[in-house]
Amino acid sequence: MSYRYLENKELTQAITEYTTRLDLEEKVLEEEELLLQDALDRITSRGVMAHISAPHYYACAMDGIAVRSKETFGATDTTPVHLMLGEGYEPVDTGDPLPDGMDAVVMIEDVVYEKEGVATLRSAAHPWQHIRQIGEDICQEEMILPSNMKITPAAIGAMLAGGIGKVWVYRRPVVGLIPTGDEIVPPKADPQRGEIIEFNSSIFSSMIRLWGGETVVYDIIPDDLEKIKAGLVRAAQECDIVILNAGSSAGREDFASRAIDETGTVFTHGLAIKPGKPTILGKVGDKPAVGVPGYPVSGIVVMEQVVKPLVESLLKIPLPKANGLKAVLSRRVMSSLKYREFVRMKVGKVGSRYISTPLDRGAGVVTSFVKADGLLDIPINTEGLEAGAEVDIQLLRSREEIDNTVMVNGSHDPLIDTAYDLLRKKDHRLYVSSSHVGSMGGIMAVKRNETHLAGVHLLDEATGEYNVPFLKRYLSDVDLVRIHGVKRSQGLMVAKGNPLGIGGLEDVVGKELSYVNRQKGSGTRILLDYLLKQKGLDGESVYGYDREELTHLSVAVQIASGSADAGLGIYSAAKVYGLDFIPICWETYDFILREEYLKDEKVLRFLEILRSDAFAKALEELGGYESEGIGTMEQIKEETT
Ligand SMILES: Nc1nc2c(c(=O)[nH]1)N[C@H]1C(S)=C(S)[C@@H](COP(=O)(O)OP(=O)(O)OC[C@H]3O[C@@H](n4cnc5c(N)ncnc54)[C@H](O)[C@@H]3O)O[C@H]1N2
Ligand code: MOO
Repeated sequence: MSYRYLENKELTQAITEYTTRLDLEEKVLEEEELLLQDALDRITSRGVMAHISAPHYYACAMDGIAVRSKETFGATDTTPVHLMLGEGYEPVDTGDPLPDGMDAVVMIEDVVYEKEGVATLRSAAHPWQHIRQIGEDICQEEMILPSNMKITPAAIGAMLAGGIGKVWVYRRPVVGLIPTGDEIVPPKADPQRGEIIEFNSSIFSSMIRLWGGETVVYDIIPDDLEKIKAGLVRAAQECDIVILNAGSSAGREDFASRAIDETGTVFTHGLAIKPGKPTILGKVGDKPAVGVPGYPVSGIVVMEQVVKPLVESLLKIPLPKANGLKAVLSRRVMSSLKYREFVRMKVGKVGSRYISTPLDRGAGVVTSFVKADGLLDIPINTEGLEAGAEVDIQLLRSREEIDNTVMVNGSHDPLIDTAYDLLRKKDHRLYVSSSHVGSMGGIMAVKRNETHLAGVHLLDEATGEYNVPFLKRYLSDVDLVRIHGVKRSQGLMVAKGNPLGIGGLEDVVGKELSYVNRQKGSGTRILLDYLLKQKGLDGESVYGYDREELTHLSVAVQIASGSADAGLGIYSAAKVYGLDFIPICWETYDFILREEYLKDEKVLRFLEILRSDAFAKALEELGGYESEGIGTMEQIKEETT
């Protein structure tokens, strides 16, 4: 198939046109009658009227005695009234029917029994005091819920109180999900090269269920036009909305648009949003058929922006919108003029400010949605937003969770994840958000007050000392505390069994051997440059010097998969992938923080974890660490001369 240019239709306009064309607002799903206990979160299709009043009898509202109010008139401290059991009063408890002839209840606290069977009152009772009137809650035939309302827990109770056991609701909208692609296989633990595990339908069907819909997930269809068309026709007969997943763009086997076109109508192919550009809006029969891009991140955005409004129209209720939060951008976020962009963001509260940082923008990086705290919606015709700008973030987590998050920026080490796991076990209110921005990135984040803690391991070439010279150089204007961390073993990670017989750094230079490096500003990169220089070597002569990865684990995975032969990193990362490790040196990995955060409870909890026996044990299991003295604090002050 030849390349076809896609449209670039503005999102809101596209949705409005689409729902109008489909006449979805007019479409009403069939009703079903459910027992109330099965009706939570369902949508009423008829108004619900009470069958009986609630309460349906005069009910005592307090524990005490029921009396005739007029017999208590004139009662005071000096002229108490005495009432006889059975004649003048009846003992009652809350919820009891009001005994015949009585018209008030006196609370037990206000009754004195001077003799058994004689109740003395020192103040008068008002007529109808402490009595729940018939219909106080709801009167017979009064409306408990109108049509098109979500059934809440309280509404279930109110309906039961109103004598109702069953309720008429709309059936749930059914969304059919059709995964497609020759490379797509059902979930399994050992996919072969070229096989991609099918997980989009699980994401999408979970989203639909959260919105109140049902789903039918069809078998994966290969890239075969006729089979996709047959799948579409079947799903359009069986479901209210059809999602055709993947094959939406311009590839040789991207049949989604053609399949919808040949079984129905394509209204729009291509939206001015990123991710999600190649979305297809069409119909098959009289059912909406949406071509959702195959990349999971694009898929989630399209489900949220395009499919959710369709489900809403069928549900007949608006679904909750994300809460907004004003935050300051920690770095510049570029955007394309042509598209409205949805960027996954991390958000944390440092001091009194909310700080937000963009996450990986790759459309295939589904974990970015796992890590994301919110979304930044950048309008079309915007080049980007500058660092320091105040922006509105649509939250994906609660503000409370964000307020309870310890921010750890800086150099990556798996020990941060380990500490996080232990912290979650110890205190379920607290979270950790770690950004791998390298040691220098961490120092700068502390300087700009954009993180609580930073992990650093920076070797000062002049003195051979770790961290402190850098802290004095860059953070002399900050009241800074160094938390002693670990010594960790740095060395060359190489394939299991070291098939190339690599002996040390000399061997990665000038040989037919492929190296994988860390990003600029990372301590490991600085260490490599230092070690090369010591040996009179330079990066130019290392094949792969410019190939950068952000973490030790991602360096290790490149070596384990055979696309690189060697990379500098820590022992624990090599161990995870069963790689051989040629130790080169021990380095110091510390945490730093502004002194003010030693008053912050959540930061203190994190530091407690670092000092715990459980953490020491976990480090031993990871391997390659020495943790003596971990967690001890030292104030870093600029020496005055
Ligand atoms: N030459 C061009 N190439 C691409 C363009 C373009 O305009 N010109 N657009 C890119 C954009 S933007 C997107 S988004 C994707 C859309 O991809 P498709 O909808 O055509 O989907 P595929 O190419 O079949 O798959 C993309 C990707 O997603 C994986 N995938 C697919 N289905 C599933 C599933 N059910 N579960 C998990 N992962 C899935 C698939 O294996 C691919 O890796 O196209 C760009 N290309
Ligand atoms: O539109 Mo694609 O979804 O940008 O990655």
